[in-house]
Amino acid sequence: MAVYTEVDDDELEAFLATYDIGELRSYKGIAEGVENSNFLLHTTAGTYLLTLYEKRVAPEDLPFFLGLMNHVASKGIACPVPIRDRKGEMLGTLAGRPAAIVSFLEGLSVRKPQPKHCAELGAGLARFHLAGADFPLRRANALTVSGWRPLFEASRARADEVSRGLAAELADELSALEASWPHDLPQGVIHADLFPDNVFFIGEHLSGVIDFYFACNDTLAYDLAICLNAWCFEHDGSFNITKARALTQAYNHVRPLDAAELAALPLLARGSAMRFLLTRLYDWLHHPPGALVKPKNPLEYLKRLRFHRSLSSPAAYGLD
Ligand SMILES: Nc1ncnc2c1ncn2[C@@H]1O[C@H](COP(=O)(O)OP(=O)(O)OP(=O)(O)O)[C@@H](O)[C@H]1O
Ligand SMILES: N[C@@H](CCO)C(=O)O
Repeated sequence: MAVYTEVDDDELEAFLATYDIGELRSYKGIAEGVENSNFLLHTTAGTYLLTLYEKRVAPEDLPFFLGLMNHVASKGIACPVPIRDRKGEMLGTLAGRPAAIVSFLEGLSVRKPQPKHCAELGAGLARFHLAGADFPLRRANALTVSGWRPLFEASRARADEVSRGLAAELADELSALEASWPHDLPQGVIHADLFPDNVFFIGEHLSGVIDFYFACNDTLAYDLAICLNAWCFEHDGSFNITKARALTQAYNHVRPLDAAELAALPLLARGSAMRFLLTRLYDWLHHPPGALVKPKNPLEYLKRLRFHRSLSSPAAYGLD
């Protein structure tokens, strides 16, 4: 569940009085999500989403995240639009936390994405990349190749508790990735966490993208590699080339990948698998007993990593 900070009615009423979004009719905490406290607000003017940013979000990054949503929404990307208060500010304070209100998006995330969903995602991701091209703020990716070693070292001594031989395999893999990671591919603003729970559909059509709180400047094709990992593997760990083809071809149609991006895709996908394996491994080994949020299985990403390592060409993703 994700309501870490309780808000009392009076505080909320006073906070809402600084906005021009009508009178509060009702509100409730939202169970999904693990990072922040989210509330659904019904007012006389409509439905909104209130987020209180918790400890893992650095307050200094919030202007980047909120500014980015505002920027890409103004270019037609379906995403939450930050609501400004009467002073024109997108960010306020509630219950001692940084807080923002954004527009509510209709639609549902899909538990078992189909090729059609992957095609919608690919086109949507490419449009997001194009829309972010002239966003003026910058935020470095703390979870790119340079951030992986410290994360690994924080789990290394206990990694074999999760799977025998894991520490050694990750050490070798990390050295290989550090030695060959591409640094000169086209850059831009990436979402960096575009998993199925962060994409809404109405029927088969993409209706919105949420959760921009890992967005940063990085290699554009790395975002596509993240989606390959998050959308194109089955629950039994097998790779689904039909979904990958739908995703990569739809992306390529809107924003053609250059030859260097294409060639680097297996490496970027390995790196992306490493990133989620390491954050999951850390959370798996360090979550407090009885924590409300169940950590995700890191080993799902070990299988993916091994798959990408076995490839020599992007043709395996449906791109020739
Ligand atoms: N603008 C929105 N419109 C409709 N629903 C939203 C919106 N933003 C968030 N939600 C709902 O709230 C839930 C939690 O949001 P989100 O995923 O951003 O949580 P989080 O705790 O910040 O992040 P994480 O996914 O990393 O745990 C989502 O699963 C979705 O159901
Ligand atoms: N999407 C991530 C969690 C948030 O970064 C994962 O599945 O590991």
